[in-house]
Amino acid sequence: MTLILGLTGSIGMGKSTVAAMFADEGVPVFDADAEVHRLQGPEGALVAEIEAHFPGTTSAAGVNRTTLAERVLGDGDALGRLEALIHPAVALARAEFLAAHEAAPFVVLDIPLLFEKGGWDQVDKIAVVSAPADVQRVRVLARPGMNAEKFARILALQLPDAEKRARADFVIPTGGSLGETREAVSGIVRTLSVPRRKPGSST
Ligand SMILES: CC(C)(COP(=O)(O)OP(=O)(O)OC[C@H]1O[C@@H](n2cnc3c(N)ncnc32)[C@H](O)[C@@H]1O)[C@@H](O)C(=O)NCCC(=O)NCCS
Ligand SMILES: Nc1ncnc2c1ncn2[C@@H]1O[C@H](COP(=O)(O)OP(=O)(O)OP(=O)(O)O)[C@@H](O)[C@H]1O
Repeated sequence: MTLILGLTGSIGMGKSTVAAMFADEGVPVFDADAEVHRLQGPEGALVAEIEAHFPGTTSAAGVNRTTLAERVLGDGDALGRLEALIHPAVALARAEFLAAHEAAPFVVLDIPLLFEKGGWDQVDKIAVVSAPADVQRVRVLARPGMNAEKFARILALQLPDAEKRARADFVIPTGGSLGETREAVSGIVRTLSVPRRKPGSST
């Protein structure tokens, strides 16, 4: 039986960096955000539908995420319509990933909105990446196209870091060195790599 580890955390906490560390250890990783980028990229499967709902947000290069973000991040109804287009397609890709890795002892699902949109009940264990709020802020504000207002809007859409930590099976610290974070990832890999017995089996 494959154990499913859900990896989540708030904006800029280091999910993508930590997901890459799990992949480096040979663990299959499903990256929900990468799937969204594929669906929204050049010739992406959802570009036409997004253009129909949000005219002027796409081009031959796919979705212009900066423009789309301006339309949806302050408008709950619009964001809900975008999520209704995207989340079912991501769920399908995730199911295909799980079917393709049935034989692995454990896999990682990198799901940014695990707590906010549901999904915690589809994983066996949860790892939350977490850094102090001031470190998170500096990291996020250094990103191109980011500003204090956009950051505040995104934070308001996400469960506070302290609540995520309280609900986690593992907290992966990302406020210190990359080496420390890698150590924490290796420890989780060692803990979870033990093959699980099927319920009721005696071997
Ligand atoms: C709103 C969009 C266009 C903004 O794109 P942009 O490149 O500017 O930002 P990016 O994707 O890196 O997101 C920045 C932060 O916002 C968070 N975020 C994105 N969408 C949402 C959402 N629906 N609710 C809460 N937080 C969100 C991300 O987890 C991340 O922490 C894009 O995130 C999007 O299409 N979102 C809808 C799909 C979705 O829910 N994706 C996240 C889970 S897979
Ligand atoms: N110990 C650490 N662990 C993880 N990331 C770190 C650490 N130290 C510094 N960083 C840096 O912090 C940044 C974290 O960004 P990353 O894209 O991984 O976050 P994210 O949680 O995936 O963001 P988002 O939710 O916005 O997609 C990277 O630039 C990374 O190099």
